[in-house]
Amino acid sequence: MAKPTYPLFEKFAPKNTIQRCLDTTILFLLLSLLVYRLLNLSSHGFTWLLAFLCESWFTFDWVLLLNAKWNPLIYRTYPERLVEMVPELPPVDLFVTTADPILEPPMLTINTVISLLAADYPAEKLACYISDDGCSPLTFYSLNEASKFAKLWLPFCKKYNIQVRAPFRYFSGEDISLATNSFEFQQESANMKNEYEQLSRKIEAAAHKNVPCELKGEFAVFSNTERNNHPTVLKVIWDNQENLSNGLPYLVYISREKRPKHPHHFKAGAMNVLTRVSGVMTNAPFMLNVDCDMYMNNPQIILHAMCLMLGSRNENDCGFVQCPQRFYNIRKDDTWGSIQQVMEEHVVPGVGDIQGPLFVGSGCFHRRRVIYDLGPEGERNKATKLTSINADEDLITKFGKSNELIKSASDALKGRTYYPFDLLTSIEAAHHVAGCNYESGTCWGTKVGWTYGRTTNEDFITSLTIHSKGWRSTRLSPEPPAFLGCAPSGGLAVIVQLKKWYTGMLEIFFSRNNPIFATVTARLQFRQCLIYIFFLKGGLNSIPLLCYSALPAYCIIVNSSFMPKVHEPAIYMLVALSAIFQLYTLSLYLQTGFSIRVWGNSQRVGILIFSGQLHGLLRFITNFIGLSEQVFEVTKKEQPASSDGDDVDVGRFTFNDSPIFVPGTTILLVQLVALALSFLGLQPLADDGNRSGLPEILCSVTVVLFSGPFLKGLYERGKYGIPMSTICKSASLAFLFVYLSRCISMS
Ligand SMILES: O=c1ccn([C@@H]2O[C@H](COP(=O)(O)OP(=O)(O)O[C@H]3O[C@H](CO)[C@@H](O)[C@H](O)[C@H]3O)[C@@H](O)[C@H]2O)c(=O)[nH]1
Ligand SMILES: [Mn+2]
Repeated sequence: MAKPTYPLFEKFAPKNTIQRCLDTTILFLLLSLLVYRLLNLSSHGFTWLLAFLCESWFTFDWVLLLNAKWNPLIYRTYPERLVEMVPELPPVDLFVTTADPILEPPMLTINTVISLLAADYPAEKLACYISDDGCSPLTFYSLNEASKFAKLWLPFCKKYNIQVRAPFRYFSGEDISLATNSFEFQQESANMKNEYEQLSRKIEAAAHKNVPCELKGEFAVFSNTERNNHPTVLKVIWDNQENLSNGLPYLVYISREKRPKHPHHFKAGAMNVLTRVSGVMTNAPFMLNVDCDMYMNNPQIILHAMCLMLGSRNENDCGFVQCPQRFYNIRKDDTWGSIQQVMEEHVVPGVGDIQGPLFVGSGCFHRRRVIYDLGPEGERNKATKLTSINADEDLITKFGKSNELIKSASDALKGRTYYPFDLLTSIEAAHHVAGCNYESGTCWGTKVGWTYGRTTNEDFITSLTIHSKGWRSTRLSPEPPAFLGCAPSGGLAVIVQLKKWYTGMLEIFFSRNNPIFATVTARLQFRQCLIYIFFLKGGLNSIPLLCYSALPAYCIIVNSSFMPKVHEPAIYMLVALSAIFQLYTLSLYLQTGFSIRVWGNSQRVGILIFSGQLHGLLRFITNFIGLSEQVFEVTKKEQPASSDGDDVDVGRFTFNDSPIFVPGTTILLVQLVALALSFLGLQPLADDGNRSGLPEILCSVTVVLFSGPFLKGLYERGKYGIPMSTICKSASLAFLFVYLSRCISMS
């Protein structure tokens, strides 16, 4: 490969003096508060001590956050130079995972697949593999139909340089390209729209039937499969045999073998099968993986990523390239998607100067060699050694007993980029490596491939495994955004997603994959370790949050205090702290391009995040003592609409009788009871120095405001209201709290 003479990318360290000043001011105020509490500990009761402990945790959290965002680093890539300087672009294998045709509508999956196929990259260098853990004939049928549509769509996109290549977004009027308004274009565009509508109708119709189509011919294999009990189904939908660079890339459907009682390791297992199957079929040195709802929004993104991969003077600096997860369904009221985006834009660039962003499961370019357990630099000779005498045995224990895979893996480790394959033998080999017994006795899931944890969050563990070997990673965030996904909307979906993340992260935190071990025994840098801890401990945040939100209510109920009095100067410290913090988050929202209203709404998510953390923690505990079954709860995705629908539901919080809503409702009821008691003057007598006052009431009101969605849920009816059964459970808990509080204060 020709060595570029001028850089394919450049790094910038944006100035962030103001941000640093604000960050340190907040830290200073937090520390002063702690000192103040310590000095006055003896003259106050246990509420003061509890407040001190909670605030210490929040301060610790703030320090971890500061560490993560202190030195932001931004990369600018130059794809035009790449095309000029690297005549022979490297092949890239594209992976899409889907698991459930109901929760993940096939229309969404095929839009993602079509957008990948239409990337601005030589088609003969791309191969797209779809893993279907649902083993659904509907998904296969949809992909087949989609490939027919793609044959019309790709030339159209390239001819008019269409920028938005996921058809559902293009036809909803999201395209901002400069396509001419010529008659010819108008006509072709209308034609395309017609074709796309036919495609949607076909798939809709198929989805409404019990079986989408007659299970004959290509579909015969599906005739006696069950979701969790079936042999491997592997279909080459399109094989680009003519090797046309403007044709349709290679397209493969794969549903790996599944047997009951045979652990399949959820998404991580699917990714490993994709890695092996692509290994014996195309063996590209780079792999891109996206979730089925993350369509490619920037058609040049592969070129951008290759700028970083090929342009780094030292390969170690770029083990993988992670693009931020952005969402297309952030509407003006969206809260969860916007929070994620603000966090991403203001925290993640800061890790660039340490070991780089974490792998977050989707929108990530990996080097195959890294996934195949290669350590950076010095260890490269290990790869050359692998070809010597004992190598074969080494490789068999590592990669399993497939000659084809071993050959392709040793090629990949040596950095050979071209892998001539013969379709028939490779299909046979692919079946072999997709079998559910293939991995036993190998290093898949431990040293090689996506790392297996207890349940989910394969992304975090894999990320940790790679950083622990000493690799660095790079964040790639060009305009327009690289990939756009579907943020769960409505309260339930958000809590369920967060619960899944926090459970998984705690499982990593309390396992041998812990980042602290990796810092001591491997090559994870100390500051990078702190970044992992910041995320992994998330579920534990729920304990201080729970205590801190119970404190004002408790104090009002028993007429005691946990805040300084209104006339004490210390109160200014608290006022300043909350004011600066709120203004600061507001400024972050405005900088990210959101309105004040979105910021205001984002406050409502606090209670959801808290619920997610708490349930994550509970789930972790029940998993740990073996009370609950390990599952991967697939996030429900919205059916893509080709026009921005008039769906009034979106973004509104809906409730059901799931126990998931009990903690939030209880916290709210406890505050309401406390406020009512104080309003009615029903507090017990207390000595003057320590009775509750305005600060406690304000804190309690704040908790009520942060629980906005639940407060609304108390009044609303139907699916927007909290069901009676949940209210009853929460009310019982709330009264228990009041009763116990009084008992404690009496004794
Ligand atoms: O058994 C399974 C379960 C899930 N998936 C796929 O995994 C992806 C992610 O699932 P989703 O429910 O959308 O998870 P999210 O919470 O939205 O995703 C984030 O968080 C997960 C970890 O909890 C990571 O696995 C994901 O990559 C990351 O995007 C989807 O494409 C699924 O089809 C499978 O292939 N097999
Ligand atoms: Mn997802």
